Amino acid sequence: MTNGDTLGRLGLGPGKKARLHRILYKHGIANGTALFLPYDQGLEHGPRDFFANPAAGDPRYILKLAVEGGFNGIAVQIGLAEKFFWDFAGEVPLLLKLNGKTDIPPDDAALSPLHASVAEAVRLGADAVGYTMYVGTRAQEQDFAQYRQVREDAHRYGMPLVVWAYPRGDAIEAKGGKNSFYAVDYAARTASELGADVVKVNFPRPDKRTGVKPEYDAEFSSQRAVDSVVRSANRTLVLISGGEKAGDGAMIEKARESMEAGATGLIFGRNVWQRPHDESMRFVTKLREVLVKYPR
Ligand SMILES: O=C(CO)COP(=O)(O)O
Repeated sequence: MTNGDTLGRLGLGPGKKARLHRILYKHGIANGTALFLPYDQGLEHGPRDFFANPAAGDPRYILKLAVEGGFNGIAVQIGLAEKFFWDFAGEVPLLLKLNGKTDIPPDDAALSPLHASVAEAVRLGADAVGYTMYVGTRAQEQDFAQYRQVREDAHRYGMPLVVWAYPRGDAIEAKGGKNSFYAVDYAARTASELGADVVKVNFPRPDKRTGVKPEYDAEFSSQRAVDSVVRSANRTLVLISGGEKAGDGAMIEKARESMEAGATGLIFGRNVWQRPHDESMRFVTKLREVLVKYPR
């Protein structure tokens, strides 16, 4: 499978195109879709996320899982990338998260500070960098300024930029909440407007309170919601995240609706590794069976 026109129409420089090509067409199912394994929850939520499967607290266990499961990439922070990626370099693409924070302080002025640079990502052999942007908080202006430097560096180094676009804060809560259609749709559009190559969003709830086109109001399904989000992102590729552990049936349906709507892929963490190893692998096989039906 080649990249056909898919990457050609995204307006990428050669470095970004080569790296995205490696992620999308040389790993995983290699059909232009992507299944990423995120592993920054130890910072973002703390060790409680490993209680369900203590083995998952060990970065080597997760990296092995990423290789065995044929993931298109693993997303980690600098500390784990420095100490653990070496043994797996070349076997699974590295998506280096450049910023991150704990969930201890309240969300309203959330800002995720930088801990790593695009230059470090190059040194580590990363194929992409990740930036968490909080859309709608009181610190948004500072966030955008910090992001701008990352975007410029990513452009200079030819490094694909994946934005975790997270609506947060009291103003978002007043308009339906962080997973409402309004919030997710606006966050996807924001990442696209600000030059992200890929945007990662939560699966939108078909919330009718704000931002929904009047003609959709009668029956606004989750399928329609995710479809609109993909269109709001236009030439920025969309990844849908997993969220808290849920039933396999619901997760597979979420995956199917996302891919049917035109998402490029999935970034599922807790639903993959908060369970014993064999169950994880079975679940990953089911996700791959969805992705294989949607070549990009
Ligand atoms: O991208 C993610 C975290 O960085 C998504 O992780 P979860 O699937 O565990 O919600």
